[in-house]
Amino acid sequence: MELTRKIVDGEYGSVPIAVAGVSGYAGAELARLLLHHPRLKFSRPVFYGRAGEMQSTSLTDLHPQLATHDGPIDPVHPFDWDDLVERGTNILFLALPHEQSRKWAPEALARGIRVVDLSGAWRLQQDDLRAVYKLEDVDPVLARELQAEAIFGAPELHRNKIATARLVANPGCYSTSIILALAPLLQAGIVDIDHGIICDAKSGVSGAGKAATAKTHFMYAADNLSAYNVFGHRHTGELLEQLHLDASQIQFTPHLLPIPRGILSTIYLRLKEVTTPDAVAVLLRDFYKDSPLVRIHATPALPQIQHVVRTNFCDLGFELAKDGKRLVLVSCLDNLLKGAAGQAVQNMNLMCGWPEAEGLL
Ligand SMILES: NC(=O)C1=CN([C@@H]2O[C@H](COP(=O)(O)OP(=O)(O)OC[C@H]3O[C@@H](n4cnc5c(N)ncnc54)[C@H](OP(=O)(O)O)[C@@H]3O)[C@@H](O)[C@H]2O)C=CC1
Ligand SMILES: CC(=O)N[C@@H](CCC(=O)OP(=O)(O)O)C(=O)O
Repeated sequence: MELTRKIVDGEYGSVPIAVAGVSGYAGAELARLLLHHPRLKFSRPVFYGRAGEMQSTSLTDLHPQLATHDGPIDPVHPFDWDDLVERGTNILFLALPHEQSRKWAPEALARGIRVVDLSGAWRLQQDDLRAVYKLEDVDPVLARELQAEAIFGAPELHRNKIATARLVANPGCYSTSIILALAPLLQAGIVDIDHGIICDAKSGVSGAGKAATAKTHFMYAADNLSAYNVFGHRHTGELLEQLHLDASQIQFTPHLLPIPRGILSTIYLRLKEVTTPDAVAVLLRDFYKDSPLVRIHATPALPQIQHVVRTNFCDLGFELAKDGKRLVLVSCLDNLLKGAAGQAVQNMNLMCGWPEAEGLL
């Protein structure tokens, strides 16, 4: 009886959810999270692969790690708008290359389907910052309107706007780790911005997606640590827009770590006034008191990649120098989860009016 009530009331959801790009790394994590999501118990998400390139296949053929002992084997359908519409799709996750998301998000919205886009296609409002993606719009006027409407999908900063958004631009993995560390301090106005902020970030190889490149080739990535895109990484734009900084005030340098997944960002800054570790801790804790997926370490304990891999958390920690002014923040997350699929599901929860961490803890 109780169960029937919950189904009828929609507590267990009859929200038709679809994923495009399920054959990729982020798509695999999305599938895993959605299949285990308590609110989607009775309305399984629908998974799509690339039309024309694939024969109908199954999720467990693509990702054997998702197999269960006796569970059903979900089909993976060739992508088809008519099929999405017929199924009454409400929310579509796009786990695709940026160019493809830029094309498909308008198509989905035109069909009344809300979008959570995992790519960088819709994250940046400023044209000069977005130019790094070299995106070409089929309908530039419509794209401009949708761009203005798109909400940057950082739930800890924009949860109210995400709840009613039609187009959510899920943040980049590096940017998530850095924005979550810096936003509380910058919003409190205690950072001496004139001294500059340095963000030294390191990512596991899955951050680059499944396509093999020279950079991710085993012979290059293994037993190695290398910096790249020192002044030109596309996540810099997200830092500038979300943290309200200009390029002279923040330096972000990404590095490739020879591990499969995880990001660690070490952030160096100066405070305007002498302060205490307790005051910094109170500020961080207060900022994230209603954010179940951000964990604050008690200083001087610092987050480590091992603590967050395969979780949906972003862990934050810091140490303050004896002078009370030089602060080093450390931020850690799993690039495929809090940096991509986990955050995307967190956004879906908000868009559906469900608790933000449902299915993610
Ligand atoms: N990896 C990460 O840590 C993060 C990734 N992201 C973003 O999420 C998105 C997905 O990333 P990720 O899973 O790593 O990438 P992958 O390269 O692992 O997967 C890409 C997916 O897109 C599909 N695809 C590629 N080209 C097309 C096309 N022209 N039409 C339709 N489908 C296509 C691929 O299908 P097929 O198998 O047929 O090639 C595959 O399913 C990207 O935009 C990425 O920038 C965001 C944050 C972190
Ligand atoms: C290790 C690695 O290569 N990481 C990727 C960032 C991944 C990410 O966040 O994806 P978006 O492309 O969606 O921003 C890079 O530096 O390009």
